[in-house]
Amino acid sequence: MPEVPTIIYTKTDEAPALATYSLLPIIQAFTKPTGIAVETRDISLAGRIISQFPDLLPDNLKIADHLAELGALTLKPDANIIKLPNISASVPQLKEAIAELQKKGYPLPDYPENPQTEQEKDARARYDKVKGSAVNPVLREGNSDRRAPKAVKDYARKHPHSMGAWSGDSKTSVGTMGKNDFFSNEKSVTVSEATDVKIEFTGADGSVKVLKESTPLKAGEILDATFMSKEALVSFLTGQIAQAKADKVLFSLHMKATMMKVSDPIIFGHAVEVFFKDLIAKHAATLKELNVDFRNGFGDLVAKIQSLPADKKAEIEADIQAAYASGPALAMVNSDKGITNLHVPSDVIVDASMPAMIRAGGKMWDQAGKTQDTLAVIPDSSYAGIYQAVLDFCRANGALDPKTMGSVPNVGLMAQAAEEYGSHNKTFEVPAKGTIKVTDSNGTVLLEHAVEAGDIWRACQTKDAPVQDWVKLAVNRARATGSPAVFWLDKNRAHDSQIIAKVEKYLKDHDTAGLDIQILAPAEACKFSLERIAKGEDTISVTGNVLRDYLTDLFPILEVGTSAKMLSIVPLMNGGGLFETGAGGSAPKHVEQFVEENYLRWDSLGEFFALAASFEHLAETQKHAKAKVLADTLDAANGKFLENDRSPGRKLGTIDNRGSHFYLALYWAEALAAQNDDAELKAIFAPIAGKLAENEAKIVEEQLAVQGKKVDIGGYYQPDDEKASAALRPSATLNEILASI
Ligand SMILES: NC(=O)C1=CN([C@@H]2O[C@H](COP(=O)(O)OP(=O)(O)OC[C@H]3O[C@@H](n4cnc5c(N)ncnc54)[C@H](OP(=O)(O)O)[C@@H]3O)[C@@H](O)[C@H]2O)C=CC1
Ligand SMILES: O=C(O)CCC(=O)C(=O)O
Ligand SMILES: [Mg+2]
Repeated sequence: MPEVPTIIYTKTDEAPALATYSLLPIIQAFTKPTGIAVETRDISLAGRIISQFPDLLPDNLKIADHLAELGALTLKPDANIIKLPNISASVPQLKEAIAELQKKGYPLPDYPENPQTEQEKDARARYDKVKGSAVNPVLREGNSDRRAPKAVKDYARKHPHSMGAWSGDSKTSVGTMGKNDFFSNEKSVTVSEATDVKIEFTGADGSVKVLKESTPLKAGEILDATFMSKEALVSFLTGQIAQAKADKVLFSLHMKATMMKVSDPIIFGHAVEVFFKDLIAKHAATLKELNVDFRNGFGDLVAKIQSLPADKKAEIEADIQAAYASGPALAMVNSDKGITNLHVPSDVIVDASMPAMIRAGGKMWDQAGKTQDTLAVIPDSSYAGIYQAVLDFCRANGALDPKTMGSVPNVGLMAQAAEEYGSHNKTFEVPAKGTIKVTDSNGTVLLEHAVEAGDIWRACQTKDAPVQDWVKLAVNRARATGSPAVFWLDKNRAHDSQIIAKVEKYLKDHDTAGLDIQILAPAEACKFSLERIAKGEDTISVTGNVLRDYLTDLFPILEVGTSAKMLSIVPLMNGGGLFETGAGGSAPKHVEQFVEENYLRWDSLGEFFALAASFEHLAETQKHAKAKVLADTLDAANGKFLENDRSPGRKLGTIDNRGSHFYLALYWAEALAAQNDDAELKAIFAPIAGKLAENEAKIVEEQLAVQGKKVDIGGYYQPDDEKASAALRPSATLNEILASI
C-alpha cells in the first residue's frame, strides 16, 4: 500500500482536458483535508508523442512515459485511476499534433509517410505506438461494467432529451458485406497448452515471408484468424454507392479507424477510392506526385492540392465538384465547411455516429445542411446486424421514448487486450496471392487461409482468465439487479462458438439459481433487448469488446441523450480500480466552440460519477473512513446536481462546464457540512458551504461575463497551462474560496 492513498487523475485531450483545468482544483481542494492525494499523469496525445523522443529533447521539454507507468500500476492492487477520454489519433490528427509541437520548439521529426531510411523507420515505429487506440488497451487490465446510474435515468425520465421522429417509410438502412468479410472467413481455435505461434505468408510462387515470428499463447487461450477480400470489398462498395444513388439517400460510411487502426484505415481508403474513382483515375499522376494517401481520407487530397499551381488546382477542384454531382449525395460532417463523411477517418466513428443518426430519426446531414435518410455502410458483417435491428425496430414502433424506456447496461470482455483490441500487431495487408498459416511451436498448422493481393488478414487473441472474470462479473450484475443477462454471441461465428464453450463451462462455477441468463446471436439479442426496453424493462448485455464499445454509446445515447453520463467502471483483475468517465469521446466540437465563444458545453457528469466510485473503492479497499465520507457526500451532491439540472446548457448566457463545476462544489460542500460521520470535515466545510452559497450570484456572474468572445488557450493539442487555467477559472471569488480550504 502506498503511504498516502493516491488517486491518479489523467490529463488527456480536447474538451475533457479543458474541463480538468476547472474541475481538478475543486477536487484537490476538497480532498486536501482528508490526506488523500489526487495526482495527475499526462496521457494526452501531445504528452505521449513527447514521451517517445527523450533522446531528441532537452531535459526541460521531456515528459516521462506516463502511460507505461499507469499500465504497470493497473497490475497492482492499490491502483486507483480516473481515466478521462483521450484522443485515439488518426494519422491526420497525429500530424497536426506533431506540427503544433514543432512550432512550440520541440525538435520532433515529421511523421514519415513512406519511411525509407533507418532513422525514418525508427520515427515511424515510435509514432505508430501512439497512433489509434493506444491508451485504453494498456490500462484496461479488467473487464468493463458500464451503466446509467439510477439518478441519471430518473433525470432523463423527468427531463427527456429530444428524439427525432421515426417514420414508417424511412429509407435508412445498413449495408454490409455478409460474405468474404471478417465475419464469414473467421476460423478459431482454443489451445489446450501454452505455445508460441508463428504467422507466415507463402506466395503462390512458393516464397515464404514471416509476418510475425512470435505470439505467445497461454493455456486455454482462444486464437482467431480471418480476412476481408479486397475484391469483394471493392465490388460491395461499388454496389452500395450505386444503391444509395438509386434510392436517393445519402451515402455514409461508419468505421472505427481509431480502434481498428490497421484494418479500418485500409477499408476507409478503398471507400474513398471507389467513390472518387473517375477523379482519381484522371489525375493519377498528379496524386502520385503529391503522395496522396486516401487511407487518411479524402481530406488528404484536399490538403495536398493546395500546393499546386492555381490552374491545376482549379481543374481538380472542378472535377471534385463533378464527382459530387454524379455520385449519390454524401453524408456531411460539416456542411458549412464542405467536410464530408469521407474526409477524415476519425471524424465519423461508428460507436457514436450510428446512435447519433438513430437518435435523429435515422437521418444524417446533407450538403445543404438538411437532414436526409441514409445508407449506412458498415462493410464487415460481424456486428452490423445490430444496427439494422434497431432501424427495423424504430421503423415499426417509432422512436424510443426516454420518459418510459428501460435500460441496457453492459458487461464487456476487454481485459488483457482481448479480441480485436490486440489485433494491431497481427493485421496485415496481403502482398500477393498465396496462403497465410498460423503454426504452433510443434509445427502444427492451427489456422490457414488462401488469400489474394490486397486482402486484409488479421488475428485476435482472447485469454482464458479474462473470460472467467467476465462471466463472474455478468453473474454478479445479474444477481445485483435481478435483470436478465444476455450474452450476445452467435454460435455460427467461429470465435463466438469458442467463447460460448467457455461461458457454458464457467457459468457452472457460480450460483445462477433464479437468474435469467441467455445466449443469443447479436441481432436477436438486440431485438430482445429493444422489445424489453420499450416496455420499460432492463436487460444486461454481456458482450465481447467491439459490441461493448458499440452498445455503451448506442443505448446511453438513446436512453439519456449522451454516453457522457454513464458510470463506467473497470474492476481491475488484480484488485485495483480504473474509473473511466462516461463512455464517449473527447468531443472535439466542444473545443471549437470554446475557443470561438469562450463557452464549454462539456458535461463532466461522467467525471463526477467516476470520482465518487473512486472514493468508494478507496474506502473499501483501504478502509479509509474519510474517503467513505467523500464518496457519500459526492453521491448526494451528484443527485442534487441532477435534480436541479445544473448540467451545462448549450447556448451562451447559460452556465457552461465551469458553472456546472461551481454547483457541484456548492452541493458537495453542503453535503459535507450536513453529514455527521466526520466532525472535522463538517467543521471545515460548513463555512465553505456558507461562502459558496452567499456568493452564488456573484460567482455565476463572473463566469458568465467572459462568454461570447474568442479565447486564447495557447494550443489545441498542448494548451498553455497558464492561459488555459486562467480561461477555465474566471471567477476570482470561487478561486479564493477554494484556496481558503
Ligand atoms: N474512452 C476514450 O478515450 C474514447 C475516446 N474517443 C476519442 O474521442 C474523439 C472524438 O470521438 P467521437 O466519436 O467524435 O465522439 P465524442 O463522444 O467525443 O463526440 C460525439 C458527441 O457526443 C457528445 N458528447 C460526448 N461527450 C460529451 C460530454 N461529456 N458532454 C456533452 N456532450 C458530449 C457531443 O455532442 P454534441 O455535439 O451534441 O454536444 C459530441 O459532439 C476521438 O479522438 C476518439 O478517438 C472516443 C470514444 C472513447
Ligand atoms: O480506445 C478508443 O479509441 C475508444 C474506446 C471507446 O470508444 C470505448 O471504449 O467506448
Ligand atoms: Mg466507444
